[in-house]
Amino acid sequence: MSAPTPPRLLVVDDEPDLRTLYELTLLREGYDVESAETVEEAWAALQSRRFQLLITDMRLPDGTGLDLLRRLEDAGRGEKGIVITAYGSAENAVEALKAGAYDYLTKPVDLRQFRAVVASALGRTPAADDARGRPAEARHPASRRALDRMAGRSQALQRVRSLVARVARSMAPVLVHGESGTGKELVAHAIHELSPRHAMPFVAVNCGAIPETLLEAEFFGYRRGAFTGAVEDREGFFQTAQGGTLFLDEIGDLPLAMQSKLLRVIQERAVRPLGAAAEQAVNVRIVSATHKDLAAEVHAGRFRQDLFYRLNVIEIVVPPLRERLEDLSEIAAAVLERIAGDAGVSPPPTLAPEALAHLSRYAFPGNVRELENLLHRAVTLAGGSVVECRDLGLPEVAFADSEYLGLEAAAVEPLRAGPAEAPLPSDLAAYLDQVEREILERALERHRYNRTAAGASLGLSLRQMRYRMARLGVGSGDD
Ligand SMILES: Nc1ncnc2c1ncn2[C@@H]1O[C@H](COP(=O)(O)OP(=O)(O)OP(=O)(O)O)[C@@H](O)[C@H]1O
Repeated sequence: MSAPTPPRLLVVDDEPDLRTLYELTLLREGYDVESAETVEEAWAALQSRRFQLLITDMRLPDGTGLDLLRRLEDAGRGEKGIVITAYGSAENAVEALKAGAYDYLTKPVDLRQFRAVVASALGRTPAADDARGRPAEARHPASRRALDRMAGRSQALQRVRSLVARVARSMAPVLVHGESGTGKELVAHAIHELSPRHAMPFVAVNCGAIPETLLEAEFFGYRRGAFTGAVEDREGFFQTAQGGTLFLDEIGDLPLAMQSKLLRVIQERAVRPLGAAAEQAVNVRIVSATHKDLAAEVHAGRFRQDLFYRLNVIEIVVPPLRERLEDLSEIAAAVLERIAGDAGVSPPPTLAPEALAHLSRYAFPGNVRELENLLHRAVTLAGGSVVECRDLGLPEVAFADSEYLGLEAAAVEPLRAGPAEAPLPSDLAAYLDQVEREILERALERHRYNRTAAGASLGLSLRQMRYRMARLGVGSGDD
């Protein structure tokens, strides 16, 4: 059997010493390497041959590394790009990612990191690993479960889908913005599944659900004896997500002190577990999400501007369900199919036309998650193959009386109106907190104050439930 052809790489740098260093490092990894000194020389090489990867310095005598990336993009070429930027130039790094670079490296280039980033771009694990040289794709066929799960054909959702596909292949950090329950985690998962990292772990973390004192240990891990109770070494989220994607949900809830530490890890690409003497290199793509207006949080001094800048290289906005009601029937059908599938029932129940019409008049403060819970309950109540209006259990008050959301009529009314004429709440955070408080209270009541069951009905773990109850001052029923 003949040996597989090694990946062909093009290195572009006008400094001979650096070029040689990169070339030697890559040759030792078993790659086929060519080099060029200028944009034009590199372009001539790219026109005569295909490469798997372009590694280019940002500043070149006749242009920039970004010029090369743009030319590749315009020509519809598949080569990935890694850009090497000057130390401390965060703008350049962000520019490179926006221009479609897979990743960037900062000078002076750390060769271990260099090898890891190149390996990751080529879908390989770094050379020290057992699985040397095996492309990730060969180990796990590409899976698109999250993308397939994303039902709906509204323009807004089409835009989300196409952005997901576009950003998936790079390392660029993505910030997903949207109200609670709109599908932010689904978007993050879809990015991971379509990325070259799909065979590696996807680790989702709810930043708001972790007590402040445990954040560092949870994120970076610890060594045995680092603190009382640390009886053995433990990996943090970063180590668990090694090679894959770390999804930081509710990033806006991270305290300022932790924001600084996170920023450092992103810049250095290394973490130091509590009690450890040395740092460990990490290769993790970060996708974060928030329902808050992070720019306003920055303005108010609650979120670090530099971290915001680093996380928000690409923003994906997932609109609330009430602003894309044309998705309602498709999402409801997909959810009903899922419920039936889980229960082993076939064919799946359908929604009576009046029930759908009824639902489309509802504001869905809890978005798709609320729709899911509502349908779960409705299917149980319906007992048959068609879900009728009465099974939905939406009290009339949900449409007629602001009491339902526990808000002033003026604040709720806009949500029932069409999106075009809807005035916006004057304090979004307070508004959402109030909605969440109401939902938690109703769920707790329904489940006789059993927090585990109430949490599960809302898709929350007990820990998340406890945290949210404490944050919003929701009683546990004893008081
Ligand atoms: N377009 C969609 N089609 C089908 N199901 C969806 C869609 N969008 C979201 N869902 C489902 O709705 C539920 C909530 O989605 P998800 O957890 O991704 O929301 P979220 O915005 O991350 O919520 P939170 O802010 O509360 O963490 C999930 O079960 C998800 O699968």
